[in-house]
Amino acid sequence: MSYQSLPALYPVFLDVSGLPCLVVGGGPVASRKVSGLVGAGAAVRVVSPDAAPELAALAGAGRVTWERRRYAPGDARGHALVFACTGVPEVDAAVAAEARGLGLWVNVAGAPELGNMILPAVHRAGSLTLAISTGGMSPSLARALRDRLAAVLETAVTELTTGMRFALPASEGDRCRPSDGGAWRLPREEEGL
Ligand SMILES: C[C@@]1(CC(=O)O)c2cc3[nH]c(cc4nc(cc5[nH]c(cc(n2)[C@H]1CCC(=O)O)[C@@](C)(CC(=O)O)[C@@H]5CCC(=O)O)C(CC(=O)O)=C4CCC(=O)O)c(CCC(=O)O)c3CC(=O)O
Ligand SMILES: NC(=O)C1=CN([C@@H]2O[C@H](COP(=O)(O)OP(=O)(O)OC[C@H]3O[C@@H](n4cnc5c(N)ncnc54)[C@H](O)[C@@H]3O)[C@@H](O)[C@H]2O)C=CC1
Repeated sequence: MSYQSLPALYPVFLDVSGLPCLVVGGGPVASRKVSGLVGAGAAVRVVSPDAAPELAALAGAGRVTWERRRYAPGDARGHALVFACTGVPEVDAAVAAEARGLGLWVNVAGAPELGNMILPAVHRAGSLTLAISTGGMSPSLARALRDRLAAVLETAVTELTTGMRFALPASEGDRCRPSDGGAWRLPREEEGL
């Protein structure tokens, strides 16, 4: 594991709509990154000799550009975000070096210390987004926590968006705000995470 080399990371939510993004590799991991990017409206270009079924389907539907070949130096130029997902150490390292040399943000799925961004486990519920990172220490823990918290949030958000049956006037600090600007807090049951 390479987590020991990751410094403290700064969390941020990006607007990637229309943003040129490069994904090198076409396996299941690349496919997951591509799905997330496409879901957020990014302009995704994939460079890989082959593609996982879900990724091939996105390419077939014209939702991503797929160049069916190996990575070549120069590919990163013109992109804002770069994802190295080949699992081939020398290829991922070359992609990362090129991207970092160009001052770009780069994620290296199999060797995060080579890049300068990592992805959290994500859950969306309307305009609420839950994103959890363990700083690279345990991706499967991030995923498990996401799943656990997502179940709690589904209940809370449903209550908040359907009449706020359980929402109480704020008394111990604001936890959320309804559209009229008033302050609400969740009941204690919902806080028992
Ligand atoms: C550093 C990071 C870099 C990055 O990819 O950004 C990274 C790296 C690595 N992941 C590895 C393994 C697995 N990762 C997953 C799943 C996910 N991994 C994700 C993120 C991250 N993974 C970033 C840190 C996140 C954090 O800060 O916690 C999630 C949350 C989001 C996403 O991928 O989009 C996504 C949940 C998707 C979802 O369900 O939504 C599973 C499957 C599972 O558990 O379902 C396994 C196999 C089980 C296991 O080993 O745990 C390995 C070892 C590889 C090997 O051994 O070959 C490395 C390399 C290393 O650690 O060196
Ligand atoms: N971040 C995460 O969530 C996880 C990361 N990983 C790591 O992610 C990496 C990729 O995992 P998988 O998708 O399962 O691997 P995979 O082996 O299924 O896919 C690799 C892809 O890269 C392509 N590829 C190989 N050489 C290439 C080159 N020179 N140029 C362009 N494309 C090339 C292959 O054709 C294939 O499409 C591995 O390092 C793995 O350890 C693994 C599990 C989860």
